[in-house]
Amino acid sequence: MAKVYYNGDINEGTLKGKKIAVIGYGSQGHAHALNLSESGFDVTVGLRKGRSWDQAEKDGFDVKTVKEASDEADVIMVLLPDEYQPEVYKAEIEPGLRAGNALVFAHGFNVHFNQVVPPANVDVFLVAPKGPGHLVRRTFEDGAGVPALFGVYQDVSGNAKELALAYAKGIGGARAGVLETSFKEETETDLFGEQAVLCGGLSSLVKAGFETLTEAGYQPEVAYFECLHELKLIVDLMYEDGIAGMRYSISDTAQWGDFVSGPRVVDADTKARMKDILEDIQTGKFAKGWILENKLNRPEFHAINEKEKQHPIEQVGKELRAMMPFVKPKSKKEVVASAKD
Ligand SMILES: NC(=O)C1=CN([C@@H]2O[C@H](COP(=O)(O)OP(=O)(O)OC[C@H]3O[C@@H](n4cnc5c(N)ncnc54)[C@H](OP(=O)(O)O)[C@@H]3O)[C@@H](O)[C@H]2O)C=CC1
Ligand SMILES: CC[C@](O)(C(C)=O)C(=O)O
Repeated sequence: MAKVYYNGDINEGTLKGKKIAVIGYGSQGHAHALNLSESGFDVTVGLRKGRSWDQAEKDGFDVKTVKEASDEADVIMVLLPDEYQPEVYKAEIEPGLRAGNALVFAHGFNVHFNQVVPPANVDVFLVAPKGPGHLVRRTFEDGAGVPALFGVYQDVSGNAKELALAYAKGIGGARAGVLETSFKEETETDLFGEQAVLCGGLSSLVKAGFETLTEAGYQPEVAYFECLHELKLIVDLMYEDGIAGMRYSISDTAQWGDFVSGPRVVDADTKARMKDILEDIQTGKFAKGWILENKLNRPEFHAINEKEKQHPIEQVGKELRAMMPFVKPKSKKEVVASAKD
């Protein structure tokens, strides 16, 4: 089994006392800055003027421009949206890099696909939480954490691995487990997971289930509860006790249906298409398309996004969730300063 690092395995000494600039204060940025700061690290936030800047100041941070914060820092964590990183890096981070600095990412995309080419005299590593930033913060506050990967791309100081582990511990990752990876592995598996399973695969599965029921004449409210709301309850059981643990809690009728019908939905053809998706990621075809889409100001992204928001599952979901005060979009309430809003 791969080595998994927990709090007791990690000495934060190498990172303590260093100046850390967290660049960006969105989903990941606010979580890293707050968790590191509460773990006793010296954090400055680097931003442009705007909503994130106001929020970070409200949260008590010393906020500077990206250039000022990174010029002064020893460790620079880049938590801007991937698509804006190359431009901001070139203009505001790269010119001030000093030998022995550490340049850090939470996703390997730009380094792996050569959109950011760091100089040879700095450490380069990634610390990638395996979960949304708002949960990195929420679990940390609850005394828990989200697992994280770390990977070293360049080790100039001889301390890159220790720094990465200390950073991962500082954001709470080592409460759940920290694993070593490479930029290639993190980038390719992360893109695959979000496209084929976690975001793309799942939202398509939920919509297809909802549409199948409503098109057959069933009430949209029933279809929503069945295909979306209950999904969280089932996934919670898997999260806590694996697929077998989930099957312990469901009825034997549901378990038999799982065995005989699940493979009719996700079959060998689905897996073949998953392999195609992985191949597009590995060859750089997906990255090329996404980079080009951004260069064109995202015409397809915006068109699809607008259409998706109009799906009937969103309307019925909004009405039903309004009646459940315990179901709140905490991520929107806690941190509003995000380019995604
Ligand atoms: N979202 C997640 O949970 C995960 C993200 N990651 C990685 O973390 C990184 C950050 O992603 P994420 O947290 O989703 O990003 P968000 O979109 O949530 O946040 C982006 C932040 O960057 C700021 N920003 C955007 N453009 C600029 C600019 N030109 N100059 C200065 N600040 C700017 C925004 O501020 P403003 O308010 O001014 O727009 C905002 O604070 C990415 O590499 C991503 O792949 C990794 C794991 C999970
Ligand atoms: C699943 C999406 C993710 O990869 C994540 C939260 O880990 C992302 O990049 O946002």
